[in-house]
Amino acid sequence: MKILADENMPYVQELFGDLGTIETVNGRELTPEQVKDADVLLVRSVTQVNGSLLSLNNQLKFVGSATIGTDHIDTDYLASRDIPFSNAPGCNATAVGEFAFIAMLELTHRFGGKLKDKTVGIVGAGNTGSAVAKCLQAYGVTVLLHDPVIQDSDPRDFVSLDELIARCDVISLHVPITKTGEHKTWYLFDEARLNSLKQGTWLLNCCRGEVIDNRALIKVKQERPDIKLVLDVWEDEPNPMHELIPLVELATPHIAGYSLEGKARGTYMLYQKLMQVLGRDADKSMMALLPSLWSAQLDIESIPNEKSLLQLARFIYDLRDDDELFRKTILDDSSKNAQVNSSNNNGFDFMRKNHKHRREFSALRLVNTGHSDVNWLTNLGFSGIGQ
Ligand SMILES: NC(=O)C1=CN([C@@H]2O[C@H](COP(=O)(O)OP(=O)(O)OC[C@H]3O[C@@H](n4cnc5c(N)ncnc54)[C@H](O)[C@@H]3O)[C@@H](O)[C@H]2O)C=CC1
Ligand SMILES: O=C(O)C(=O)[C@H](O)COP(=O)(O)O
Repeated sequence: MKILADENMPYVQELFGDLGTIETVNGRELTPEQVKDADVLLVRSVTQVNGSLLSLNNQLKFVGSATIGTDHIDTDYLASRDIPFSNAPGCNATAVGEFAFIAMLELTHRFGGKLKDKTVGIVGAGNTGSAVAKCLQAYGVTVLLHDPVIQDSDPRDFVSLDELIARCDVISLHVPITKTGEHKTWYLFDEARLNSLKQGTWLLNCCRGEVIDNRALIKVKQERPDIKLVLDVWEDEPNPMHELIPLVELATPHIAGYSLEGKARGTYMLYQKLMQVLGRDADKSMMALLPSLWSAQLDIESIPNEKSLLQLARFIYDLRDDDELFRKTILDDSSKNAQVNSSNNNGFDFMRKNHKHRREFSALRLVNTGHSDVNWLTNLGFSGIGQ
């Protein structure tokens, strides 16, 4: 069996190695010729899987995408050819939740005030939106949800988008990209909606770049510096508008979901699905794939203030490093950068390819050595305390 896998999908050899021959490819540049004799195709969000890509292949038995989003997959086409498909719903939701939470702590530290005193609005209350809400609620932050698609069948309370915008200090976007339908999300935040943000709003986008009209965002942000931005996703990736980057407080190259756990979960979910399709047992363990943390345990006495919480979060993942590297990689027009670009054509993808350092809160075991209540850190995602 020939398994064709994106070169940026970790743990493919460990999980699929004994099923056949593995060939790794640059997913953004994949051609019909390369796919021609594949039995299994494993992709990430950068590969458009459609009739054109599969036009020369008559033997494909499975297509898997180690992602939450499926906007790059022509699922109708796969169904028309009876090719089983699976994505990895929720695989990196915890990573996105923790990313957005840490970004909010970073902004509070930079601009003053307390995150705990803010009201945060989540647009899209599925896996990633709920993961952000879980972190915020563990810390005691007020959260409002907007999700017209599930509001009638979900027991949680929901508000309209207008109410969310009017009441929230922080807005975090977690919708799939959809171009049609009553609840389409393409340019959900257009110029008019961006202008309706209340004074001093923080807007985070960790879902798909096109949920915000990026050209309009440049215009609005130039007129309204009170708005603060966290952008992990951009229109026209891997080529974000350069004028937008300096206007953004925290800027990263679509890596909100890039924890080692999230990536491992994505590949592992595809392994489970393929084994099911093949009628075989999935007997490998996902946890065995992950390296240990350089410090597996931390003694903690108290979290006296928000700065301490940020320091604890930074111990796991320092978002400022990715922001700094992103600006350098994308904006520096130096010869150093030309070298980076030539090795992978694009600095955005180069940074994504080499993003291998981040863990989730759960990788760190905390031990409560004091008398204050720090048990809520377990609800935030850390291991150990209260167990
Ligand atoms: N930056 C990154 O690294 C990552 C980005 N993503 C993106 O985030 C998206 C969301 O992921 P999940 O939360 O796991 O998906 P999900 O499917 O679990 O949740 C999405 C939610 O959005 C809601 N929704 C749809 N249209 C809406 C609208 N117009 N207004 C408000 N809510 C609406 C749906 O009802 C659903 O509850 C993915 O489709 C993907 O594009 C996902 C993972 C990582
Ligand atoms: O899961 C999704 O949806 C995402 O956006 C992924 O985190 C994107 O990662 P890649 O598949 O592009 O590596």
